[in-house]
Amino acid sequence: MNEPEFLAALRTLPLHPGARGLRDDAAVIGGFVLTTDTLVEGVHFLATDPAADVAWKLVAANLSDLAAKGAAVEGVMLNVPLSADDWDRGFLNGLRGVLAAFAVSLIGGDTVSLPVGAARVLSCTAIGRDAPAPSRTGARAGDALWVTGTIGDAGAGLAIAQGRAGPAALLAAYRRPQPRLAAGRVIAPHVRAMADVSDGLLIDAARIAAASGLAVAIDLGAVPLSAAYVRWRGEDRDDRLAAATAGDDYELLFAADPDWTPPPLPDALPVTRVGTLAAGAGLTLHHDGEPVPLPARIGWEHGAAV
Ligand SMILES: Nc1ncnc2c1ncn2[C@@H]1O[C@H](COP(=O)(O)OP(=O)(O)O)[C@@H](O)[C@H]1O
Ligand SMILES: Cc1ncc(C[n+]2csc(CCOP(=O)(O)OP(=O)(O)O)c2C)c(N)n1
Ligand SMILES: [Mg+2]
Ligand SMILES: [Mg+2]
Ligand SMILES: [Mg+2]
Repeated sequence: MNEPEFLAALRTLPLHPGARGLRDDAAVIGGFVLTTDTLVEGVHFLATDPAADVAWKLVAANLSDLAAKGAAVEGVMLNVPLSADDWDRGFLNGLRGVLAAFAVSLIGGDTVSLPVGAARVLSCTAIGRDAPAPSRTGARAGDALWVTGTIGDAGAGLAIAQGRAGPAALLAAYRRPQPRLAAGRVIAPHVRAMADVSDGLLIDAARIAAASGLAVAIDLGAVPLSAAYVRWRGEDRDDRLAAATAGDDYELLFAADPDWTPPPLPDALPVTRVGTLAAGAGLTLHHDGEPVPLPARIGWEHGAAV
């Protein structure tokens, strides 16, 4: 079974009114914003990634969904297996770092053991509050689609973590993503729809469009690439498609009125217009004024192991 099939089946179960139809980054219940994400060794991180970086990524990936709703962070809950003393200690160090970096406190969690040789699976539940909580459903035809930061760095970082040569900055984008909490607080009150980019710019844009009952057109030439990415890989069409489908970016993707221009963001975070929403359905791509066929894979979707 693949992830969309499973989610479609889940939607036939009794859903809480705050669950937003299981079509959003988070649920909103009683003024709280609730989200959970899991990291699986071999799927979301490498066995060779430092334990401290896994802790960072676990919390950061969850904070990113709160950022996408413009939430202030109330705290996090963690579900963690103990495996080896060194790893557990490294994990604790990384946890201390990420909690300090984003001024987050721990609410609780659970600790279990891991069978010898089993892959690690770690979960986090992040709780936010005081959120405008734009959903993925609110975009209107004619809205502009914007994205923060740069896209594709983490995908490059994964290749570097797997053994390719490349700069530390790209590796850090993969291992230590920066959830856009401060930018999310600034942007959320002004937008009609917002999500974070975890599975890839193209697939996450297609999801905002589908949730809003619209089509989306993306200009590959506008996809913001970092100087490090361009030096490492290039900025041709293939390089842009790779960046826009890699995922793990943890940037904010949002639809806003075409007449709106973004305010300056905290830390001078760049924000770039990458596309337009329109009546209809589906994703289309263009580059240098030409239509570009959709690649076979537009982003990450989980499925049963083969
Ligand atoms: N196993 C599950 N049980 C219940 N809800 C789920 C499950 N998996 C995903 N969801 C829900 O589906 C929606 C989309 O999830 P997901 O694509 O993982 O969001 P995100 O990419 O923002 O983390 C969310 O509302 C999430 O809570
Ligand atoms: C070892 C490894 N291989 C591949 C990837 C790429 N990858 C795995 S899952 C994923 C998407 C994000 O994970 P998901 O569980 O879908 O998070 P969510 O969208 O629910 O926040 C990506 C880009 C990775 N991070 N690590
Ligand atoms: Mg999300
Ligand atoms: Mg998720
Ligand atoms: Mg997520």
